[in-house]
Amino acid sequence: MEKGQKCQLQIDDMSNEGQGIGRAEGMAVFVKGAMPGDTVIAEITKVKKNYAFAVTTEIIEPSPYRIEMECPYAGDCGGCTYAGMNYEGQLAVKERQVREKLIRLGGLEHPKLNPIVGMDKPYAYRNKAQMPISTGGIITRKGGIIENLGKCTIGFYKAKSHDVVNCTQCLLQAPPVTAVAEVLRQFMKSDNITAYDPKWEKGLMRHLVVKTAMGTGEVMAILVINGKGIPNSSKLIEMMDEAVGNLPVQENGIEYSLESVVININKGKTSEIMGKECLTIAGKPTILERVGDMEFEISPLAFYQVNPVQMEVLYNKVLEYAQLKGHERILDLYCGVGTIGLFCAEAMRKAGKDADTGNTGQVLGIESVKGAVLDANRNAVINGLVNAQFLCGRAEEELPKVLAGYVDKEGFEIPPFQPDLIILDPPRAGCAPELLEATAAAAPDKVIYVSCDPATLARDVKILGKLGYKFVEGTPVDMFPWTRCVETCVLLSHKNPQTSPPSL
Ligand SMILES: C[S@@+](CC[C@H](N)C(=O)[O-])C[C@H]1O[C@@H](n2cnc3c(N)ncnc32)[C@H](O)[C@@H]1O
Repeated sequence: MEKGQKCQLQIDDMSNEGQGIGRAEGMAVFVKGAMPGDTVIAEITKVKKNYAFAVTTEIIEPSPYRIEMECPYAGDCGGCTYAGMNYEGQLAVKERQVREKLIRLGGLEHPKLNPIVGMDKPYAYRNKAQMPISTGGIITRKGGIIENLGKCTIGFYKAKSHDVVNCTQCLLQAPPVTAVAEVLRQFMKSDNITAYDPKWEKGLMRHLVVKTAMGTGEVMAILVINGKGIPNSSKLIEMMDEAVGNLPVQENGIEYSLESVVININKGKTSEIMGKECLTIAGKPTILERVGDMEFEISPLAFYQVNPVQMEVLYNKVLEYAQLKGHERILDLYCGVGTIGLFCAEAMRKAGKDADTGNTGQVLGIESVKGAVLDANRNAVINGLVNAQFLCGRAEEELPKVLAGYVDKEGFEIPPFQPDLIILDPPRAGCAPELLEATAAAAPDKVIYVSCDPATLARDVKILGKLGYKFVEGTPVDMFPWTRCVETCVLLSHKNPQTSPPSL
């Protein structure tokens, strides 16, 4: 096989980057512009030792999954990897990817995987948008005055690029996002506010982050800046407040209202979207979200699941796997604002009440973001759950101390915590090996692993397998329609509950 060669390919899979995958001359070929179900003519663009890259030059037989997404930015904006594929196709691809990773990387022969749980209406589901701001660069005039080169664009990056597509609508986001972005464009123009230019490391506005609590309508606008403040910010606050307040009432009867405006300081060269410092310049420092009977406060830097509908599906799966009776001791690792742990605490409270045995269970969460831990402890109080506590620290460092018992900063002796269940919900990178070893050493009856990356999930399932935990079953949940990401909830159980675990 060589560069420039044309070949006919049957596409039967999709890569993480959204390229179709076919096979020719015993090699996998990653084909831009193709999707599973297509038969295409592809031109080879690069040949590696075991695989090749190609572009589609002709579609001979189109996939039954092919559609035109009704978005003016489809194909340009890098947000929707699956913009050209119908929802049925997206679900099929994601389910197959999870299964394939569990087999290939997890070393499982026939993993029991339930069908992926999709959404009835896979639109307007996102409660958080992170939009880069650009003016195409800045120029410095005589006297050091800096000016924008072009007009203000706020939107999402093009695929594999830092060019910003100016999105005035988005099919995935909640309505407050585009409303707030539009007034920010107007304000930056009328008040000559500069956007950050990474080339010169100058200019003010970097990102607009909007969080929407869909269960209450509360909205938080976070203005990420390369500076200390925004000139004339009271005008901007008024404009944003009016724009959000004028939005149509949600289908569930709830009205949107801007409850929090935060400046996030993120100076100089950095790949992080947000810095560590936040200043509330209007309203409250948190917004309140409602999920069923429960309420959660969310601060600017805290993680919260981006799809509230599927979040409930996911957490109900955790509860189904946990089968709580009311007396369990649960560790909720990577706990964010405490949502999973508090769902479990509430389920234990109900189970204990129904069985007349009372609620003797306990939840202990560990999370590295301080703001999220403060939210989590407040959320326990807000929901009247006295048996849940949350600690700040890196899970891999705190877990061994929690299991062994320790003396805290105030000099109190904290006894060892012997868990019946450990819940793991790490970021995409998965769990540190030492955390998995400590998890197995604690020998809980069950481990429930919630993951947003099937590859690291499979890797960690394999490690836990060697440490004495067998894969029972898993369920993929589509948290992120139109994108390549998929969430999975997996149940593992102790192979031999009475013995201590083997070491790696
Ligand atoms: C995928 S989120 C899950 C949050 C929560 N379980 C939920 O459902 O909303 C992962 C969380 O882990 C936190 N985190 C990242 N690395 C960590 C570490 N080494 N130790 C503890 N927490 C960490 C992040 O701040 C984030 O809140």
